Amino acid sequence: MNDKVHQLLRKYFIMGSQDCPRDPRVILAEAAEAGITAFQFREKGKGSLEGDEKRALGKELQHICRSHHIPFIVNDDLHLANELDADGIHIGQNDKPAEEVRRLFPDKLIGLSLSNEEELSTSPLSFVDYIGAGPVFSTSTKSDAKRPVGTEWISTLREKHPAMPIVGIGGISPANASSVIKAGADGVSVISAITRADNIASVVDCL
Ligand SMILES: Cc1ncc(COP(=O)(O)OP(=O)(O)O)c(N)n1
Ligand SMILES: Cc1ncsc1CCOP(=O)(O)O
Ligand SMILES: [Mg+2]
Repeated sequence: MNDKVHQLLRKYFIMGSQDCPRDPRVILAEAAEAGITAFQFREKGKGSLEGDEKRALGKELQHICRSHHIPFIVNDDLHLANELDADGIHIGQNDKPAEEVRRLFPDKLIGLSLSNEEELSTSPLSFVDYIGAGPVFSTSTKSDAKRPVGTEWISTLREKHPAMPIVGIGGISPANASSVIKAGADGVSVISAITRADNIASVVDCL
């Protein structure tokens, strides 16, 4: 399981309709064709869909993931993850506690965000499958993002948890992805680098 998780974090695309200047289904299909290794449905923030519309889009995006054999992970929304039978769930420090999420979903992939030492010291890592570490660089995609922590945070986590699957997040693009990997991450997660790309295939290729 662990080996597989390390690999699927390599090019982890995150997106909701609010991030997309074009049809989100077309953007995901292009990214999937180009070689992303995992997808997170993060329908959240200004302009995002809710209720039936959110569920319907999630279902369509899950279908695209399935046809490309890419894991479909839901951000925050445990109810939707259950309803769609998603492959995984990503939670942060202000979401349901990891222990409870693991009890509810013993077999799903669970990711947890970690931004600093304090969060690391209070988080029960034995209940999660991977860490989302960041924001590594500054980002304007998440309005309540914490301060950028740099690639040093990735190195610190890797040193303290040599076997843990870790993915960097926040302000990552083809220009800086290799520094995140070099610091010890198994992969990079990106939103705007892909949703705003003129050429998605070349961006995914260079991550
Ligand atoms: C892979 C990954 N890492 C971190 C996050 C951020 O999660 P969170 O801190 O809960 O913030 P929101 O995304 O819910 O706004 C993530 N989504 N994915
Ligand atoms: C969801 C999230 N969590 C920390 S930063 C971030 C946003 C990342 O978006 P981008 O890749 O556009 O900087
Ligand atoms: Mg969250």
